[in-house]
Amino acid sequence: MIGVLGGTFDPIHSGHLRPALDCFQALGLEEIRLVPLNVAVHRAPPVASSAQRLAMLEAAIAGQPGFVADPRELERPGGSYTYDTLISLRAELGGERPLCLLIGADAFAGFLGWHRPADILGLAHLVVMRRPGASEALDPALESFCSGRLRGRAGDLAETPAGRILFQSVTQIDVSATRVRELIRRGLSPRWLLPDAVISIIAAEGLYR
Ligand SMILES: Nc1ncnc2c1ncn2[C@@H]1O[C@H](COP(=O)(O)OP(=O)(O)OP(=O)(O)O)[C@@H](O)[C@H]1O
Ligand SMILES: O=C(O)c1ccc[n+]([C@@H]2O[C@H](COP(=O)([O-])O)[C@@H](O)[C@H]2O)c1
Repeated sequence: MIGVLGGTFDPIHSGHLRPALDCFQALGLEEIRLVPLNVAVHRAPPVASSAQRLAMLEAAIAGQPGFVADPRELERPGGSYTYDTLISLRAELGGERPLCLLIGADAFAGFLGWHRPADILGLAHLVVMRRPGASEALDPALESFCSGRLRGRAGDLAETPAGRILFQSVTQIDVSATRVRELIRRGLSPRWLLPDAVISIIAAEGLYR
């Protein structure tokens, strides 16, 4: 099984990395593709450039077996829709290998507002990572979308290429990229909320001041 974690990664931080590693290990993934978005379709544009966010991502995962920075959204013009990314991954990987789209609980709460959510489930499983501050209650529409698709064990995802939803417990790390940017803007250290190698790039590029 291959994992896919999309994000703005402005910057990548421990709240992305440790939960991704938890999923990697708990689900027995062969690899995790970390996919920085190019043009956000749902939020303000990132502060750091695509090249800077990719460089920070590559520095963060350097030396971690199975973690792969995947620049396909950065190479695709227009809005970075996850549906298009999964179509492109399927063209590369074929239709049979199970794909697991990792998504934080806060992002999952808005999932039915995404472009072609049901078709996304036709291309991948969804692995919802609990996140501090994100409610675990689902609204009725999301609850009904989940019914019939929910599974309790990682092994259930390996049986089929796509279409199932798993809530995965991960290390709860109360950090967001917004908080990291805010600390730096105020002249405070973000140390230990994200890798030192990423902090070095932020300092060298004068980001987020
Ligand atoms: N601390 C965290 N724990 C679990 N999941 C997280 C955490 N931080 C981010 N994620 C998830 O990682 C993905 C990418 O997140 P993103 O790059 O937007 O980071 P962010 O910290 O939420 O950014 P921002 O504060 O700029 O909105 C999303 O699915 C998000 O829910
Ligand atoms: O495809 C969509 O319609 C869509 C809508 C909202 C978010 N996403 C993706 O969800 C991922 C997490 O988004 P974010 O804002 O938490 O960085 C990122 O890869 C986005 O491109 C995708």
